[in-house]
Amino acid sequence: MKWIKVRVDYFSDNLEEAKAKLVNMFNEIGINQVEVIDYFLENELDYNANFSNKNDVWSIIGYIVDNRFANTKLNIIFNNLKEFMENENEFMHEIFTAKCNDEDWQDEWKKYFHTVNITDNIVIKPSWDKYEPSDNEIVVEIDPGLAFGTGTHETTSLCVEFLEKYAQNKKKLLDIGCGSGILMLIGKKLGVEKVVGIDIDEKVNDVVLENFSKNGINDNFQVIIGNLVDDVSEKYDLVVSNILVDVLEKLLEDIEKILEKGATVIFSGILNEKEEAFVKKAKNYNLKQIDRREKNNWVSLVFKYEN
Ligand SMILES: C[S@@+](CC[C@H](N)C(=O)[O-])C[C@H]1O[C@@H](n2cnc3c(N)ncnc32)[C@H](O)[C@@H]1O
Repeated sequence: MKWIKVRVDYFSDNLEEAKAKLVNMFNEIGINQVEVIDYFLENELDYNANFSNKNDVWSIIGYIVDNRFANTKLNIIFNNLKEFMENENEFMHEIFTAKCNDEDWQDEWKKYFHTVNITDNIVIKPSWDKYEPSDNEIVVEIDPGLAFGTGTHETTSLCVEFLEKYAQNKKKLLDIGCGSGILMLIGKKLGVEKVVGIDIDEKVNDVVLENFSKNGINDNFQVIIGNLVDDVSEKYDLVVSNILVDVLEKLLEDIEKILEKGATVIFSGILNEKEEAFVKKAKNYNLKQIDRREKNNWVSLVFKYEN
């Protein structure tokens, strides 16, 4: 497959906020996996930007499939960047594009994804890294392929923290928007009996199967390709969903049909300015907020189903 590599180098007075906006911008055109580099790769591509202090420049890289939709997606990126420039005086950027193929994409990705300790006890490891775990550590081996979910994104790591806190004694986990299957795997390794993942993206099926096989788990899991909970008939005592807030709000409208009484529901992917409206809407569906964490403007919320 052919790809267009899009690299945005940026500088802003508020780098964290700018990073969240740019990640969101890529996510909204379906690019779920981006690399954020907090140093400047001067030699990677021709570069002649006018930033005063190159050390402050960050880069964000995403890959667009080079098909007939590519130009539309690029135009959305250009327009968004123009808007950020107009609305925020201090936001400066340069954008670079380059054509590449599958192998380049996969090799590039390997440069940025290494073993990470998401919590004191949970470690995520790509297959190409070596790691000796200590006694209590749970190691999850993940190769994301083209699906989202390496654990390094704030929205995922917040889910991991909450799974560690709330998965004890749970029987069935549903991960809505499962991507690489990372949260399903962690749920399983934390002792949940059965885990089910749903994703609208068909390529997720193979990625999840491969990741479960790499971790030596062969039963009590299932992947459903579909939209939100449209194709789910069972009820769950633990649900996690890390998707953009507009999609989560749609999910709320149907969520009660898949919740057991007293179920724990973890939502992630909520930018903090959207949190209040989301919590208000969740109340209409008998969800009572019991926990909250935030990293770099991304909020994760935990609810108890009270009906
Ligand atoms: C941010 S990723 C989360 C992946 C993984 N669960 C994690 O936390 O790292 C969101 C995932 O939701 C999927 N998704 C987006 N809209 C969806 C929908 N309407 N129904 C099901 N899955 C959806 C995307 O394809 C993507 O894999």
